[in-house]
Amino acid sequence: MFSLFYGLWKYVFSKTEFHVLILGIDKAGKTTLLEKLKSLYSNVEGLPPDRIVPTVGLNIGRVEASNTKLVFWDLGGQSGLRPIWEKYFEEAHAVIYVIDAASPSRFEDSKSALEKLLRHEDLQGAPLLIVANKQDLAGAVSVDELSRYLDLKELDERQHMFEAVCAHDGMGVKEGIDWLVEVMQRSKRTERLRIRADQDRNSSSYMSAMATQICNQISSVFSPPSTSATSNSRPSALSVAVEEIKVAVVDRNGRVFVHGVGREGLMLKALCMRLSHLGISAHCVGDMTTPPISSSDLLIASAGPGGFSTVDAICGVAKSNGARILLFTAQPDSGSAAEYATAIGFIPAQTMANDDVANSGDKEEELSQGAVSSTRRNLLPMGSVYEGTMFVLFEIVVYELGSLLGQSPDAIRSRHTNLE
Ligand SMILES: Nc1nc2c(ncn2[C@@H]2O[C@H](COP(=O)(O)OP(=O)(O)OP(=O)(O)O)[C@@H](O)[C@H]2O)c(=O)[nH]1
Ligand SMILES: [Mg+2]
Repeated sequence: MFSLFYGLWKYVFSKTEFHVLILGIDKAGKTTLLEKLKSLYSNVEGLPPDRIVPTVGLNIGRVEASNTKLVFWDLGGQSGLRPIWEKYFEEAHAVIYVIDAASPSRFEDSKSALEKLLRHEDLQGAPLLIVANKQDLAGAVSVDELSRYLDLKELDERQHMFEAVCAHDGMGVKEGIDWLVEVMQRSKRTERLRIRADQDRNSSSYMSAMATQICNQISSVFSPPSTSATSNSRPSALSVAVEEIKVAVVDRNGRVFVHGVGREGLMLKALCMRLSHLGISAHCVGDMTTPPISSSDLLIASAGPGGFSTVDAICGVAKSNGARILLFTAQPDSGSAAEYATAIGFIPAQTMANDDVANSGDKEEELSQGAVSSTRRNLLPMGSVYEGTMFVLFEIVVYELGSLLGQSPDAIRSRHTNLE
């Protein structure tokens, strides 16, 4: 029974990500502590103290401690930056409040900033770890002295602990984090946040925020930065595709063949179906009924990352039979498939070739309401942006071709299969 319960407990918490805010007035040592946490709990070496500068935005650290994923948000403590803190309260599971124990002249400022956050309703029930930092310095007060000095009534109703810490050498850090993880796992606030996250996921605004992000990513592929030399020197994928298909079917009375692998292949199959709706003789390479390709025909192939052995081979056969080859790719200059192409449809999107997982997290982030955090995981990983772009691009191609070929909506609809 115990092992069943323990298994369930582990399952629930191995999936939970706790957000811990590191707050405190300027120069308390918050960022130094964050960097020490990274060194202690992950294989990323944190910045050494002499390279840490006062924080203006947000620093993020992700670590795993006691089988639990912890995300630390470290914010700047200068008085002008403190109003930003409350933006993060709602999503925080707990707070680490850092005080420079060796600077009694700043205790008053520290105390009033702490009092303010303890009164904030968005932080209700959040466990609080108060760090008496800089214990290595001669003038540092003990946790008892600090606790006496602070004398906060609000602390009575809140799970809290004082910990003597030296962020430079890590003294006291693990003890504080062990306590924090344990209380976060049992806290009612964690349960409330979990229920709210489930509700958010089920809400239409959450889905709409996700959909907007996906659409924005795809839309940005169509407007790459003007500094991009490759995209500036090439005609758009839309104009190339419309021209190639038009010339093949109208001027040469030829057919269109499509070929791609994986999800790129599925997008091309969708295009093939839409071309059939336009009255074009279109075929998917590999189908039992695919006719032989000839010099009046067009092969549309895709190799997002630049080349695939099967795509290269099919392009080679089409070329040796005199057909034109329109290749969609994100790597027009270096890919192996481009050698066979007679026209390139350049799609400047991320593919498997440049899905840089290592660099996709831990950037500065803004968590506005309804927005989905960009640093958690890539919403469109690997080749998803490329494939999503193909789908959208092909709808535009079909729309343009429909006008060019004088196809009415009724005529297009009449070609839809009735065998389904
Ligand atoms: N001696 C000693 N100095 C420390 C310790 N922790 C931090 N410091 C120093 O305190 C100064 C401020 O540290 P930061 O980590 O930048 O402080 P912060 O709270 O992030 O400051 P803001 O970003 O401005 O809010 C730096 O010079 C640190 O090296 C410590 O444990 N011992
Ligand atoms: Mg800082």
